[in-house]
Amino acid sequence: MALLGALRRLACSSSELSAAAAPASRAVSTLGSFSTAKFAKNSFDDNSEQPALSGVVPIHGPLTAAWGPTPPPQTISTSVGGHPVVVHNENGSKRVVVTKDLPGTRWLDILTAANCRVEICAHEDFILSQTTIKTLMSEGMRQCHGVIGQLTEDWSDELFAELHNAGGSVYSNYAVGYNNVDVKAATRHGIAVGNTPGVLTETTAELAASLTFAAARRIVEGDRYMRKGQYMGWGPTLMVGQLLQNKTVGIVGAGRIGSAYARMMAEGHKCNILYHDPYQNKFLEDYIADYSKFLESKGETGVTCTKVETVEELLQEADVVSLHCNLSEDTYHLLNEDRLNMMKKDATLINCARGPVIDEVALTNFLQANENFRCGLDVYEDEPNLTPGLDHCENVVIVPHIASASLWTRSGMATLAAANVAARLRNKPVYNKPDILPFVEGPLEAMPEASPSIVNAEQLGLSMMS
Ligand SMILES: O=C(O)C(=O)CO
Repeated sequence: MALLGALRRLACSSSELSAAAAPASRAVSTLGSFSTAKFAKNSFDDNSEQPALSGVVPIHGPLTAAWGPTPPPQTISTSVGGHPVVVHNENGSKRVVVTKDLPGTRWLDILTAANCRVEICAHEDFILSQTTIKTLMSEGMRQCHGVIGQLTEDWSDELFAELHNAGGSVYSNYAVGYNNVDVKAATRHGIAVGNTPGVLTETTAELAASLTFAAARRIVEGDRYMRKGQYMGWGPTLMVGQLLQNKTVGIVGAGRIGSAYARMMAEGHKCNILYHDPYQNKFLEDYIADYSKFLESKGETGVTCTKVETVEELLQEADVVSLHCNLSEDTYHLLNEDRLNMMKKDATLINCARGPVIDEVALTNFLQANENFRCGLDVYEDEPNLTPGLDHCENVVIVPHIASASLWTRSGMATLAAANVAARLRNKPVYNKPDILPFVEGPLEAMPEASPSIVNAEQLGLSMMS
């Protein structure tokens, strides 16, 4: 998407901004003060204010048929304004538009049990335009009570006005991040905005760890080399990379995903952890301190977990830097030319957060100038486009925004998005616990009668589950 669009969405995702459209210069000018500036209040994947690694306490609702029995599936194919649509539960009384088909079936059961008619767009276009989404919602004066949309869509004032006019009251992003959503505009139109925290944690941290090793140990480069038939036999200097055992790993944003990644690197590879976050993560610090005692009890060297006050300090000391922060006004181009130059020239940089946290042009230049610097990217500044030259750098591993792409996680995200919409349409409260497993596991009847995560619940005065 165009940079301006990305900036506008970025501005809209920031609670610090008063105007919806922040000029680029303004976003850039805040960078100098990043080390003292606040991150968006919540960690990247965590819209609750709970400690990132607080104990998991399963909370199960009463075993009632509160969501109603699941009727037999009825599916028809039709079209709305020329766009192909698959309809489930044709006679449902609330119309819910889903802009892309989602994995699993539990999410459909949830919406069907809440008496929703579910219309799934089967369009071949990967990213739907504003016009298509508007058509899907309200073509032919149709009513639309709720929508499940994608992070690739620009959920602006225009779309929320349309949803409101069509009688809608809820939108759920099929994502934990919601920098594509103008939450202030949604709130103005009385629309609740849901997201899907809690099911992406390990899956995303695993991909970050995979990218770390793939980049540092030159796995993808080696694969390309083999396929091109260049391998002439073992050699002492062939594809030499970095050993990560006992190295220092710097984490920017120690929310759920950042902490899970930190634990993988500390427990699995005995790395020392530095983290930069506006909040102290006592749970992570204590966890790693206990693990360190365990290592020492076995005669091994312990590991440390230290919070650093400035991102510059982290960049200078870390052998691996992994980004897990929100995209906000304060983190836009957090890694710019100056800060990249502070990093060790043989360090590894990983981004599974949001593309615009890195200045991609500066990164491409830096990769070209420093062949021992390695990088693993899941996200890009202007998806699906890449900065020219990036794909020619041998020292970067690039994957197509798949950090959350495990079947369990993607089905769980669908479940949470559907539960957000279904509960809101039934006027149920908002869930207020960090453990969302009761939504994604166990019988449907035992699911809490609540929306798992509504980011503007407070602004809309929605009641919380007691
Ligand atoms: O949920 C999100 O925010 C994603 O980026 C999906 O991978």
